[in-house]
Amino acid sequence: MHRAKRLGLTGGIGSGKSTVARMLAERGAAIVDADAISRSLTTAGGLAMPQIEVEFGNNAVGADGALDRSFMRNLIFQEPQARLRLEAIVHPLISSLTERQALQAEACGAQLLVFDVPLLVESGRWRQQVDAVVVVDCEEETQILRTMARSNLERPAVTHIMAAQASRQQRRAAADCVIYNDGLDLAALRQEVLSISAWLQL
Ligand SMILES: CC(C)(COP(=O)(O)OP(=O)(O)OC[C@H]1O[C@@H](n2cnc3c(N)ncnc32)[C@H](O)[C@@H]1O)[C@@H](O)C(=O)NCCC(=O)NCCS
Ligand SMILES: Nc1ncnc2c1ncn2[C@@H]1O[C@H](COP(=O)(O)OP(=O)(O)OP(=O)(O)O)[C@@H](O)[C@H]1O
Repeated sequence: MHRAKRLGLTGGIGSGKSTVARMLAERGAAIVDADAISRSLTTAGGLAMPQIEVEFGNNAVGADGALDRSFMRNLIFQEPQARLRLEAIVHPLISSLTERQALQAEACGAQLLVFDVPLLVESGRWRQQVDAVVVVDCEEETQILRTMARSNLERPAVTHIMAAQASRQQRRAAADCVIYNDGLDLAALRQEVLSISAWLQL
């Protein structure tokens, strides 16, 4: 079987990485979305739910059987160690499911696989699994405003999440290519994505 080119795509919360991923998909890339996989693991009946209930008790599980996300967000806010305990359950499952999706896309003939991974730089093991890393970068204030506009999070909750993520500098240091997604509209962003599509031979 042929091996597709593997691209890691990352960026801080609100940077615009999922928007860039969608634009790469329009050019024919297959997207493996780690956030979507993470969410599927924590829906009712999700693969991570039995372990989460054992680790955090049934307060972590909503009436519908899915992870109670605001309970977990608040717990992590109060007890930073809880984030590590949650990650220890969820991240190994994300690893195996992303690899499974990648192999399926390859079997279907994908030439370029894009791994959309919020924590690519933070969890060091990703770097060896991809051929190149694209970082979507923008000013921190833009990250905050975008995230507040599209979720019900207040500024302190957004800055708290940002503090748990790599810095812009750490992310850029890991990048083969940086897309600076600030002060440009979606049409201009699409032009940027077109220019990296050429670099990627898409
Ligand atoms: C804590 C949880 C329940 C909060 O859920 P919520 O619906 O509020 O946020 P959501 O999942 O949409 O994440 C929003 C953004 O927060 C950031 N984020 C999420 N988890 C983390 C984390 N562990 N560390 C740092 N940033 C994170 C990412 O930028 C992500 O895109 C949820 O984020 C979670 O289950 N996190 C653990 C799994 C994980 O590490 N996911 C991110 C990488 S795939
Ligand atoms: N250049 C832009 N112009 C206008 N809106 C933008 C631009 N880039 C991103 N956005 C908007 O900002 C919001 C955040 O973008 P997106 O969901 O792609 O970010 P993300 O990095 O994937 O975030 P998260 O880590 O939270 O999942 C979305 O509502 C998106 O439409």
